[in-house]
Amino acid sequence: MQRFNSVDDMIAVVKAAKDKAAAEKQMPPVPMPYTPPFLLRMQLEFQRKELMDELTSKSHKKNMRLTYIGHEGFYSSTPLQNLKPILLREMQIRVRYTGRLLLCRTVGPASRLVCVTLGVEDPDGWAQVVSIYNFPGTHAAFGDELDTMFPENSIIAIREPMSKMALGASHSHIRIDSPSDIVLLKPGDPLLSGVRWATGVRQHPLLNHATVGWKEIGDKHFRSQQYFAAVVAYSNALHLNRENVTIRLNRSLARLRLKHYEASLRDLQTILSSSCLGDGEEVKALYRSAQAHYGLERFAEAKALYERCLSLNPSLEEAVAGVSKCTQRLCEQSLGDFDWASMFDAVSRSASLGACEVADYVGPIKVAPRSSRGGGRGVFATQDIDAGELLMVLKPIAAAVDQPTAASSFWSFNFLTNAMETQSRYDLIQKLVPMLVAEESLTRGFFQLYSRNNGVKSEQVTNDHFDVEDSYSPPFLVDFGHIESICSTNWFGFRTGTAALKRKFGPDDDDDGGDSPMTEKGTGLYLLASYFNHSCIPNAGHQFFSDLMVIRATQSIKQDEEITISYCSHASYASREKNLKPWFDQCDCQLCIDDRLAGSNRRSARESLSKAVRNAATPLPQARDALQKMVSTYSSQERVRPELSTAYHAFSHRLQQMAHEFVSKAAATEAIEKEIQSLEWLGVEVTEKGITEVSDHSHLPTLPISTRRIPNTFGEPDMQFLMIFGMFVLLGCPNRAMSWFRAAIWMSEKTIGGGIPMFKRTHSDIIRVLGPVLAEFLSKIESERA
Ligand SMILES: C[S@@+](CC[C@H](N)C(=O)[O-])C[C@H]1O[C@@H](n2cnc3c(N)ncnc32)[C@H](O)[C@@H]1O
Repeated sequence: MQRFNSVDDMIAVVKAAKDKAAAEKQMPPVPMPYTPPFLLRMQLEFQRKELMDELTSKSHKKNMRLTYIGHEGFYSSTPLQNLKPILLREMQIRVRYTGRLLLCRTVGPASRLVCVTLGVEDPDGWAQVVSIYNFPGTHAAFGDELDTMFPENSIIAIREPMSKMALGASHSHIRIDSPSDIVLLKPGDPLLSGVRWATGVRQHPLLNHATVGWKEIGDKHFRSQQYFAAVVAYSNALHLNRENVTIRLNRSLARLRLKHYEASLRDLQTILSSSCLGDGEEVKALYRSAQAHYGLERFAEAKALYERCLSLNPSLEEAVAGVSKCTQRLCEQSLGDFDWASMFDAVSRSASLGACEVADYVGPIKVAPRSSRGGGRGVFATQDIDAGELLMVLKPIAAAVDQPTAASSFWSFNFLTNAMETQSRYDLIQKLVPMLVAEESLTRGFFQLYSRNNGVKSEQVTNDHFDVEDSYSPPFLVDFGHIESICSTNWFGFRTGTAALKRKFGPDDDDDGGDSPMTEKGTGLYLLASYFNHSCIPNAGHQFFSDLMVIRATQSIKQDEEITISYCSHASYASREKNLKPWFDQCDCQLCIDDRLAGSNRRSARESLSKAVRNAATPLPQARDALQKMVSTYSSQERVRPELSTAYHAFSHRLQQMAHEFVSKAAATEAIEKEIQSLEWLGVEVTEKGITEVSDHSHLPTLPISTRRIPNTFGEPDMQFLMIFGMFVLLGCPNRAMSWFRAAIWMSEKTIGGGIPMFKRTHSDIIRVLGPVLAEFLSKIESERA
């Protein structure tokens, strides 16, 4: 990782790095120089101190940091038993030693900024730096966590090593990108038989402490919430004494905290199968098993286990609470019965991930093959679906949030998407690694996802040195580039806090979460949601309660019809094409087909006319003229015209301001007409376009629009409904105003759910701005419903 003062600096460095990598590839191999282990140890001790000082310093200078996603990495796919040993002095810099295995022992302390840096010596006493990227549990580890994970004199084997010049440094290093390319060897491993170390015999660090010593180290990490290091220490203790129930119980708890539920259950099943459990140990193991099943969304099993705990200890209050939580989750899971307003409140109270404690829900949908579109799968309706119906509620398998501080910001250049990504994207990938090592079913689900760069590679090569008791050995050989590629194709962005759910007047500032200092941008990876293909005019829409993803139908959908969502909601073809690049080169939805048919001349004319209309400096008559010209850039068949809709809305907005400022009925009337047209270009079927007041509102249809479609992809129709409402209030037409107000409430119920209590929460800013006028209409509807 390097540090910078500006984004321009970073872009220059990315370019230089690309050039350097290309140049390095052309350079000839050179012999590896001899480095004595003691010299390397001194350098590493100094480096660790420097890094620790930096990580803990309160320097006021803003640091910008840059790292990379998806640059050319390597992983070995050869089974360990087929690899022949090699020594450092036999190696040349810039040569990949395929079919070979480097056995070495660590010298000096480990340190980490982006990767873990280790010093190693080989049996002949030659030393070399090793940079380990993407290793489970190391992403946020430093100091004594690293000492637990890579204690001095650890013996490691590196599959098919290659030494190269370190970027921005003058020394060579062996860079490891895949967690399965490094194997931490236990005492007695057959690979160590007959090995003699030129620098002398030293005790294997796993034997430096007895079982009790490792347990104490594990407990210390646990207390400091360093759960991964705790698991490593407990695993070492268990290696020395597999029968120790207390330590296995401790490890199961640390694994629960890491959300490694399957790994935790493995421990708990071992404990529960033991015939000699001490006082309270059975209840503890049952209680934790219930928690693990709960985490795995197996609520019926969890409930039965909580009940078993109660049969052994009726006063266990946590188990009583567990039973009631399971009952609630089962309702959510099977019926899609969620308390949306409470979920909104939970998200507004806490910025943390997982603020909504609810079950996942899968509605009437299934994943099925499709003849095209990436991996060729898509999501389909299993029955006829109404607009607004809930299709899915899903928690991420991993999520992260950006954490810019006053002192530093972090960026990651993604070679796969050719874009500068934020910290949460990089962190998400790093957080996934330990999950993929620990959780088998999650791993299986993850590797079935499509990646734009590599397609679907669901068959993984088994790791022949895998040990289920071990904390970092993955069960398969890991192509880390593939992990990065799956993530880059499937991740979703979200915002913590309630900003994304709340409606407010005026344009949404994309760089700022808006209403709460707790708002952060985040990234999540969701299994089922990754199968939805994109359409610019989709029939479903997604939103987030922080990292909880919710998908609803936005149109009536027929059984077996494909269900699509929108990956980006830009109005113009050019910006949609640009923003959809990470997924595909050409979108095959009807809107894009129509836009392509229109041709580039019409599209660019449309874009510049739209700019003119939206520019507040364009005089009204010219803006009106530009609107008319825009219409003529379309042929007759396009029903949805997002750019035209945006332009009509912008024009109407100016008229609304005039209407307020000059109390102009003419402006208000035209504003309503233009806003209605804007809605129609979004695909809204407006069934009641009348402008004059009706004395008897029973003659008005309940809603002025058809309920077959909720076109919430572009713009914010509910806000447009409220704007029309406002104009009718100004014109003194309360019955018409009421009908548009009902449309706004209907829209909120169909897109977010939760009835009027939720409408009040999501529209609190508007209710405040419009004050008593809106409150009067709202209370009328409330009393009707009471
Ligand atoms: C998140 S995946 C969607 C599921 C994927 N089809 C599968 O089988 O797993 C995204 C990929 O699907 C394909 N895709 C989705 N929507 C598409 C569209 N509108 N036009 C073309 N390809 C699309 C692209 O290959 C894209 O990279």
